[in-house]
Amino acid sequence: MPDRPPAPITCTGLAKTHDNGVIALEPLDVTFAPGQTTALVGPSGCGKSTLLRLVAGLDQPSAGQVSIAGLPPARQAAKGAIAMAFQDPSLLPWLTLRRNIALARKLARQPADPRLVDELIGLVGLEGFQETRPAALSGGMRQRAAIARALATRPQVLLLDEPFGALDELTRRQLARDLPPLWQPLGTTTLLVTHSVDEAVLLSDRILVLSPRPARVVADLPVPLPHPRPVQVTESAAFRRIAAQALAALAQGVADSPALAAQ
Ligand SMILES: Nc1ncnc2c1ncn2[C@@H]1O[C@H](COP(=O)(O)OP(=O)(O)OP(=O)(O)O)[C@@H](O)[C@H]1O
Repeated sequence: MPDRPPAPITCTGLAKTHDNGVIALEPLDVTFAPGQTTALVGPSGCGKSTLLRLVAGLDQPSAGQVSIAGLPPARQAAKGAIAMAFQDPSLLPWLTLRRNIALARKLARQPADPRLVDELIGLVGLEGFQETRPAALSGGMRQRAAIARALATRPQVLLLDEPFGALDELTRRQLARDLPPLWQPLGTTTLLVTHSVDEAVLLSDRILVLSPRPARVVADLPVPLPHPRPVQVTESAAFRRIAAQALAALAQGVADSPALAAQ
């Protein structure tokens, strides 16, 4: 599968106050290295999705900027360089799996590539379901289809917002094991929002732990575990140590939060 040059993401003084006055993000300076997967972990409502939407170019910052390989997100998005997958896979119910995935390329104004589409379907383990409509797929299969769709434009940037949130624990773990090998060879710079510390350690090369709203980085933890990571790795001492560090940082962020301390 051909790929595009890896793209670093740089956030400079990035801040967001929503129209209703809610400050979701304090000025944030962070760089996401090309080809790395970074997990964003933080309390509910702290601003993780807001950050993802700014990186996707779906929202405009109140201050500062996002640069993806030197260009603003909107320019990269227009080239199909950015793909997103959410908790709700939102496949079009009237289209077959194959056509749902092919549609991503059409929407990004990229030439049709049936071979790539079939290759992706195989990679996410959905071979034989090409002509099936979403209603006849299980939740885990739909989620895998959504990831295949996200990869169909061969994105340089992959943004995953709680992509496994609605799935049972076993399926989550299987996907956490099976999916990184799909995007790693593409050199995709991946940001993953998750509420699960174990999922963050299993999937990522780096974990940013965020404080309660407005989000600021309370810990920046490398995850130096080799890939692929079988599910048993969650029992290893190295894995548990990183998970414990992330949990402690989460708790510290909450304890230090002025808004919560005032309550
Ligand atoms: N479009 C919007 N208009 C106004 N306020 C918003 C908007 N989007 C988000 N917010 C507010 O900004 C804050 C951060 O929301 P955001 O969705 O980024 O948090 P999150 O960390 O992703 O939360 P969760 O983990 O629960 O999904 C919240 O207080 C939310 O209510």
